[in-house]
Amino acid sequence: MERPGRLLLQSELRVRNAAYDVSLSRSLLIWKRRTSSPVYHPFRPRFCVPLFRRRPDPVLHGSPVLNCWSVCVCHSVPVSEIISVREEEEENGSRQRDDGSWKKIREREGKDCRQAFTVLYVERCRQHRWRCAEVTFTCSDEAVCQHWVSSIREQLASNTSRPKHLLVYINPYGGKRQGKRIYEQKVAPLFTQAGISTSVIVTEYANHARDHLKMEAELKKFDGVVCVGGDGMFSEIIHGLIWRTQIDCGVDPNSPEEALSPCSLRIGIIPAGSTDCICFASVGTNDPVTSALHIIVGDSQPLDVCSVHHNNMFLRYSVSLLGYGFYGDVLSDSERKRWMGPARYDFSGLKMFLTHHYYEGTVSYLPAKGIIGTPRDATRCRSGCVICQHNGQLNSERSEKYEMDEASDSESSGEWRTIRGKFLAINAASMSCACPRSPKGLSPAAHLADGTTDLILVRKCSRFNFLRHLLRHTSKDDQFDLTFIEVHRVRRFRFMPRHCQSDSDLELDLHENSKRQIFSQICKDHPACGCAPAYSSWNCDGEILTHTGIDVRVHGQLIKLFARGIEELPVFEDLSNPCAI
Ligand SMILES: CCCCCCCCCCCCC/C=C/[C@@H](O)[C@H](COP(=O)(O)O)NC(C)=O
Ligand SMILES: Nc1ncnc2c1ncn2[C@@H]1O[C@H](COP(=O)(O)OP(=O)(O)O)[C@@H](O)[C@H]1O
Ligand SMILES: [Ca+2]
Repeated sequence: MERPGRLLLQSELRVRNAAYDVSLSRSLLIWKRRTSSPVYHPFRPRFCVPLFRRRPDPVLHGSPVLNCWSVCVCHSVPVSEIISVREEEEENGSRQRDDGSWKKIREREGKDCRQAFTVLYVERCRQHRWRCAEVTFTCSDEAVCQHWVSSIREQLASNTSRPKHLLVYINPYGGKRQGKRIYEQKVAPLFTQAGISTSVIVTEYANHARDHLKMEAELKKFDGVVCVGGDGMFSEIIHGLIWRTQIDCGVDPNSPEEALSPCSLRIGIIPAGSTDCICFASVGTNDPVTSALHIIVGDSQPLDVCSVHHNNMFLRYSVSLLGYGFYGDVLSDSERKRWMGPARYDFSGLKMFLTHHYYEGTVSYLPAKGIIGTPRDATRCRSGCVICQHNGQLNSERSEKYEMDEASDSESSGEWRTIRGKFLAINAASMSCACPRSPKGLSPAAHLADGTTDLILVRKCSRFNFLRHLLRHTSKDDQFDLTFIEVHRVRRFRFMPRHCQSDSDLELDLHENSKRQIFSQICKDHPACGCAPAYSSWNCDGEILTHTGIDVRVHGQLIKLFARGIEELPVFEDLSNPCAI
């Protein structure tokens, strides 16, 4: 919790006819009620929070500080969480919004001038949701009031991390096809309030946003890019942005060995897709207003990105899940059922669980050495994560070294490990992949920005055992604590399906390959034929990869989101206190 620091302003102002001591410092806006005697107020539970908190905060973020036996005595809002300040006019007792101009309000019965201004700020609600709350201050002195408004505006303007111009891409067809409505009704009004200007593009076809970013967008004009859509839409945005950044920096984006240049523009995600796992895992909720507020306050959360190559040919980037076997099959099957909306994943999930296909192949991986943390940790990646900071620093030192000594990561150094077998699923989770379907995610202890991915191998097992594993994604039990599961935190990995393993197989001509895929497809669609398919496909952040043999490398902190990671829950939520707002 920030301390108030040197005061910039201090006045007595009124809030709903009660007198408050109001103060502004560079870090905090505080309003403290002038009455001191505590009053028991049992009928206002929304103003009640427990007295004892984990952190000894004298004032709570945007919330009244009080205990269950008193009315509110003190509110505070970090200046960094003020959205905007608005001047008000008051006529005949009712307050009206002023469209920017300042007007005097004469109270009918007195000669006093009554001036008012409203501060809009972030308020935390249940389950990591943020809302825009407001408080209106009135005072009798016009000059004092104007001084307050201009001082708060000055503080906001001096915050250089806030975006002023944003490039917004809306996928009107993602999820329940509500992207445009969500943006127009819930997000655009907040951006206007915060004085953010936008350039909005509603996409007309798949890869419209990617290609616009790659070739056309005048990125210099913007402080960030906003993606309104699901994980697939986000994937388009990062492909455009990463590609463009490499070209601008003279880096070959196709090379699997090159260290990629980090993107300077941050990306905001307004969730409007089916799974929205990248938003959920980096903010803690899939809520458009919460995401918009994280963008407005200028949050920044670095994110690891995996590059995926096949025979030195670039295929795609991934930030959440790379899944072969179960998740690949679920995705391929569900694409044909897009008309079902997000429910297609449940339908295809059940179908693929019953189908119970396994796939043979070889996985090789380079364990992440020298880092803090393992995939079986009880600690979670949270806002300001020290593990991400430590490992991120380690990565940047390593990548400098790597530039000089390319052999350090090579197979010749003997660090690579190889596992051959039959797998129901091979998953690489670069972040937890938490989403409403699985609130703790595919790898609950994975980190957003530690430069590693968690490689989860689910070996062939009975349907019953696989169900145990799947169900543990939704319970407190450890989904890795099963004999047929192994999990490794890695920097790099490769996969080769069995049928591709000999050199001659690697050279399979396209005709042969497509014939195999057709047969695989027939077998998948008619499991009664008894012939298990040789290949699955890779689910790469919700897109199907065209190749099965892949080489994956993690690029630590390659991009940045307008997010801050999932915030620790305050004690009152941990205890499920009914008094919580
Ligand atoms: C029987 C109980 C089964 C519970 C299993 C729960 C596991 C759910 C884990 C979901 C993993 C999400 C990883 C994110 C993937 C998205 O990129 C992708 C695409 O999302 P989009 O449609 O673009 O929003 N969605 C899926 C389901 O593959
Ligand atoms: N205008 C459009 N028409 C059709 N498809 C689009 C359009 N814009 C984007 N897409 C594609 O739609 C796919 C799904 O988008 P996404 O927003 O991730 O929704 P969902 O979560 O439902 O899959 C993405 O692969 C994206 O490339
Ligand atoms: Ca990671």
